[in-house]
Amino acid sequence: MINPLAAKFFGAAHEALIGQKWFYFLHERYREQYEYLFINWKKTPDLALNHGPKEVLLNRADSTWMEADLSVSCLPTSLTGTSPLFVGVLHNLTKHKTEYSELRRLASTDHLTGLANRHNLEKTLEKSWLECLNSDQAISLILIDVDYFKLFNDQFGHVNGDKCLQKIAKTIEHCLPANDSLAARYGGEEFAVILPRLHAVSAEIVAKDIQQQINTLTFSDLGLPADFRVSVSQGIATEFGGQFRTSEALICAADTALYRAKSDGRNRISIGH
Ligand SMILES: Nc1nc2c(ncn2[C@@H]2O[C@H](COP(=O)(O)OP(=O)(O)OP(=O)(O)O)[C@@H](O)[C@H]2O)c(=O)[nH]1
Repeated sequence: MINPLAAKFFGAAHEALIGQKWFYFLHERYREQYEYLFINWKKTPDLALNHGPKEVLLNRADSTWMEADLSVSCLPTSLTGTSPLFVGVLHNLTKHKTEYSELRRLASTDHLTGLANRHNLEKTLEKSWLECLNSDQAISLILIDVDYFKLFNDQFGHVNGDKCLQKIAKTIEHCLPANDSLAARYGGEEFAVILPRLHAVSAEIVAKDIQQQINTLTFSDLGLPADFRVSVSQGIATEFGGQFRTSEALICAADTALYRAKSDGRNRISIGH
């Protein structure tokens, strides 16, 4: 038996489903598990079968997939007599999954720039840190701070300031050298770039590219003078061979280097040791 709503889940007419084995509509990743569930139950039919709810993927008749929660249980023999009857309950998870992944995206993204937020940065750095250390590879971190940004806000307003940060964020993102590099907004007008597998020399090349791209950004689209330019100061720190004990220590070293780049005159790159 199948009710009309469940038939809709399978994407087929009620009549077309009667007589078919329901678990053939499961993604192969789950199918065996349910076949075994019944094989095992047949060996010990006196034990009540109560399974789930568990997440499954339904292969619908129109070849689309549906994510669902599935519970399977055996009706009491007092109701069914000698021929066993099972009830499978499906709960469509599509909407929840979409909302959940959107919430996950929002929780890890900086709203203004679309880059990773600080929480995401710290989580990713910890993961990349462990991966690089375990495979005897270097890992570099660049901290980037916009120069004289208070002045920018004072001169051109906070709204333009926001748009400037968006432009800078996009520029930094374009300079990322690999898929596992990450650009993040570290704080107000401060950004960070994680560069797994990169030594200081390569990280400096990335930083120089960022510097050059930002130095050539124009802001006439925001109504600012055609020759107006911005710059950033950058601090680089690299872990290779046990120099730093933790990823926090790497951040501190990049921050110290950034501070030096600022005090040396700004629009500079400084490498921490
Ligand atoms: N528009 C805008 N401004 C921000 C945002 N976050 C931080 N700021 C501004 O960034 C400015 C940072 O100023 P400071 O820390 O004094 O640094 P600075 O003026 O850039 O000077 P240096 O870093 O020393 O070159 C402050 O005016 C903050 O208000 C933001 O999201 N939007």
